[in-house]
Amino acid sequence: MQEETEQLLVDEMGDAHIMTSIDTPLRPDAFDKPDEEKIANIARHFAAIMEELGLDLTDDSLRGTPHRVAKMYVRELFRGLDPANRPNLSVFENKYGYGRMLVEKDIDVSSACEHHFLPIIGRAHVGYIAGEKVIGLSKINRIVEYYSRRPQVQERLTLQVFNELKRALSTENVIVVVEAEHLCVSARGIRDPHSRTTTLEYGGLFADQKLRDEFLRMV
Ligand SMILES: Nc1nc2c(ncn2[C@@H]2O[C@H](COP(=O)(O)OP(=O)(O)OP(=O)(O)O)[C@@H](O)[C@H]2O)c(=O)[nH]1
Ligand SMILES: [Zn+2]
Repeated sequence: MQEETEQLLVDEMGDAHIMTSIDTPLRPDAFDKPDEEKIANIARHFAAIMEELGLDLTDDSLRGTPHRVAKMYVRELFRGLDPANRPNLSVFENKYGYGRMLVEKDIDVSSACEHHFLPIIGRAHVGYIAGEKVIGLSKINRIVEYYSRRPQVQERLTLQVFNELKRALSTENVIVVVEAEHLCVSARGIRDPHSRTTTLEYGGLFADQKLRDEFLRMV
């Protein structure tokens, strides 16, 4: 099962249910199949979508598209659904006793909105104040990338990154900001090309507004 924060509830019937408050909702059998089987199945379904749209799949440019899309979903855009792709987070003892804020900013966010399967493109900024542990810098980017590579809503992406960092660093002193453009807002529907969405989560010492302001000034 997922290792993200889960709440186990038991309903009146006595059945156990996973309340997926910040967990990406997944089927219990989500990883029972090998990737190759998923790719073959998705390609078949996507070919049906293309045919329904009236496209001629014997065309040599279109012929490979169902397989290309399926491969892209499983191995690239949505690889973060699979816990096997969760990054290994190396943490080190804070031997130097660095006790101020560390900020990793302008981390690339390339995700997809779970409502329209259209891109969410933006940046994440992360800050933390170390206790006994510090984390390899690139691991912060890897956490953002892992949780981005799923069908997402920005709020959940922000919380998942926040929780993972708190867990890895064994500290509450973490802050995460995500700012992004949603193509479902800019390129279709309301078609507002200028609006951006910002989400924020923080804990521990970042409850202090002065510290939060310092972080926000830095990013
Ligand atoms: N809260 C939140 N909403 C999102 C996110 N990404 C997309 N949405 C919104 O999800 C909503 C889905 O609304 P629906 O009314 O079901 O879909 P729709 O008919 O395509 O809506 P329009 O986009 O307004 O045309 C839209 O308002 C999207 O802007 C996100 O990360 N967070
Ligand atoms: Zn959308």
